[in-house]
Amino acid sequence: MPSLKVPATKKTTTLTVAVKCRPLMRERGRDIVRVNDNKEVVILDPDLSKDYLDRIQNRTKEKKYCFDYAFGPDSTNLDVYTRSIYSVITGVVQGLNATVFAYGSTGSGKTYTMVGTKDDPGLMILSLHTIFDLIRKDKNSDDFDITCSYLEVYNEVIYDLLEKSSGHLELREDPEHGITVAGLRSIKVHSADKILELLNLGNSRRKTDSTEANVTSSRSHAVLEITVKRKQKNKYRSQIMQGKLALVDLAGSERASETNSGGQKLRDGANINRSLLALANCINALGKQQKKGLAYVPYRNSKLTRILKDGLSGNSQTVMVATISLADCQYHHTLNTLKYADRAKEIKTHIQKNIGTVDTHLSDYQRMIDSLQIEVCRLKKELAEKESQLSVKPAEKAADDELSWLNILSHETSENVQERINLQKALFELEETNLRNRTELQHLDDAIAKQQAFEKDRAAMDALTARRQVILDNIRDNDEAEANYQKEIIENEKHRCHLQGMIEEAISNNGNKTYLRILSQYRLLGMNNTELQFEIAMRDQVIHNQREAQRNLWNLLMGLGLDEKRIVDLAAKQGITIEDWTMTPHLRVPERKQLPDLAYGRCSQHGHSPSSPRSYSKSSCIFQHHQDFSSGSFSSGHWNSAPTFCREDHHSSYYLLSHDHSPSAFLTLRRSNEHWVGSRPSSWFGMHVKIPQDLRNSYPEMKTQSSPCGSISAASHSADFGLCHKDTWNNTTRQHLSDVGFHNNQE
Ligand SMILES: Nc1ncnc2c1ncn2[C@@H]1O[C@H](COP(=O)(O)OP(=O)(O)OP(=O)(O)O)[C@@H](O)[C@H]1O
Repeated sequence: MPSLKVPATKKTTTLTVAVKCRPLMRERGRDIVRVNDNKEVVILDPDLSKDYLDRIQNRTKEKKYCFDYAFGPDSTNLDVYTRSIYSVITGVVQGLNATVFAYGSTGSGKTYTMVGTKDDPGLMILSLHTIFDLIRKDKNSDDFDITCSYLEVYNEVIYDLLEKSSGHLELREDPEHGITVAGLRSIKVHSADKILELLNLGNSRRKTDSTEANVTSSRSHAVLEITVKRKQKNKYRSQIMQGKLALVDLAGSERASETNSGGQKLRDGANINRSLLALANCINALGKQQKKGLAYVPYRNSKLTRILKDGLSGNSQTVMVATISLADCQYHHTLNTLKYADRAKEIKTHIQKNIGTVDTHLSDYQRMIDSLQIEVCRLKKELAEKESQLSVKPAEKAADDELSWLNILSHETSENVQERINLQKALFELEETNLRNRTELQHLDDAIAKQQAFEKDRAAMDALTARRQVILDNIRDNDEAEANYQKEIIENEKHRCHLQGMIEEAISNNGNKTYLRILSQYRLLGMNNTELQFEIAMRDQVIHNQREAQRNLWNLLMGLGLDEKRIVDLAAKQGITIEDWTMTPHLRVPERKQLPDLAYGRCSQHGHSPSSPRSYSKSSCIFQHHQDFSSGSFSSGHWNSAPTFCREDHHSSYYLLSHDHSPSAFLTLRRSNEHWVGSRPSSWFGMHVKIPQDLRNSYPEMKTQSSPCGSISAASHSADFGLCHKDTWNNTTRQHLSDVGFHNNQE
């Protein structure tokens, strides 16, 4: 069931106050109450001894009040109900809250008014009949849900009158639902008779006692609450309304002296009076509030006032039925009741229909429906697409499937190539580092050997040994990392072979479209590979030249034992600027104590005077690329026997993809006499490019197309596509390679 929320529109109303006079019964005395025009109540001075003078001087105790309704002793409960209550009860069925309570002194007829008798049913019974009559009328259009609870407050303790042996119940203050009684039973009812049955049952459990003033005096305050939930049937935007009716029969107020009670009765009376006094105070405060503005309302002074809080000032249309006796002996009680009733007329409440969050809920449902409709549309569209796909001609479908398969294959191939490039780059860096390490290790070994043989300097020996250990550790770590890279490259190559196999299978099985797509993809990858290989070649050549320069310089220095200035001059003649003068001990020239350790120097393009002081810094060795060191006169001696010993290993890794034993490899780069780059017979670098025969068979145009790239046979390199279509880059590269000392044999 959705929760109910109060709508925004409020209507402020005042308490309806009706005064009902009970006929004289067993009391002795005279009738001092007059009801005029069903509104005015006059209570005569009970003292008959007042003379004329007292009356003209207004010293009489006669009082006159005007109320919404006033009922004389001959009026029945039905009269009261019809005129003052009925309209309020109808509101309950329309989602309004209502409170009807009887207020008066003990024996004044409260219970008689609220419950009544068989012949004169009370307001509770009449209200229930009205509710069920109204429900019956609207049963076809609306669904109703009626529940009922009945409680009593006795000695400031709440009991459930619908439970055989109710425990003490507690009040809860809920921000949404207001004051509620925790654990109070709420019974679903389908007829007025059922509620009357429950009412009788509850009344039989109610605490009553015989007092001097009333034989069956109610010792507790009783609250019957009926909740009516109403929902419109079969309507798209149905409303849910909830009305609540509280029918309250208060305990009798009495004075201990009058009731002649003691013990438990006295304590009951004290509590009853306390709660009634609290109610009276609330009525007083609420009455004042309307006249003088805000005032503190002591609801919390008793359970009764807390329960009646809503009825007194909240969302409720409230009727107070003040019951009075006609008897002169009840003058003070009657006057007291009339005073409070008069004050209660000022109390304002704010009534609002409890229209359920039906709108909110409906809007939720609406949103759900909207989103479901969108989903339905989407699914319909998807279904239509699928259906149209099914109706596509088998040949077209096959072509589409093929294209999508090729896209996946193309993507995977591209990833494979990218991975391989990354691995090769990483491996290259690693090997370059290890190359330096190994060179230094060799220097160190030489220096240590020299120390052991000639100098025997203990400190220098220790320093050399420690450094050697560091280098060895580095080499070992790098070797491990290198092995891992190698493994990854092998895996990458396996995957590439697998992809290649798929491509070849596709070529043999499929038509022209597939063939062309594969071909273009294939060539694109070849182009990427060529770029990579050239980049590697350039870097390798730079390194090679650096090593050559170092070798030559060391030979020069070792052969001549020149001083610093002389070395600089000689180096300058070779186009070299020496900037880092860190020497290894075995190379120390006695008179200078320092020599350049060029093994660790860095080389770059030389662009200024070798003798310039500015170039004499301790950071780098600069050389000119155009200088062909290998042609110098210092190539003899032991440095020539110190080869770039890891050179072949070095190449083997980043040329791994070109290994000969891969039959499916389409790009092969390996040492060969057919190298087109590198002019020296002893060149370590060569690049032979060939295309596997099976692949060439698959690509007819490769056999026939002549390469515009001159000496590079189109049929010899699957990457010729790249070479041919990257002229600008290629020319620049070749120029650069030429600059660094390599020349195409055939150029
Ligand atoms: N209008 C009436 N016509 C006939 N008898 C009435 C009427 N009103 C009250 N009585 C009788 O007066 C007596 C006291 O009435 P009732 O018990 O209703 O008073 P009460 O205000 O509820 O008293 P208490 O506060 O002690 O419970 C009862 O016997 C009741 O039958």
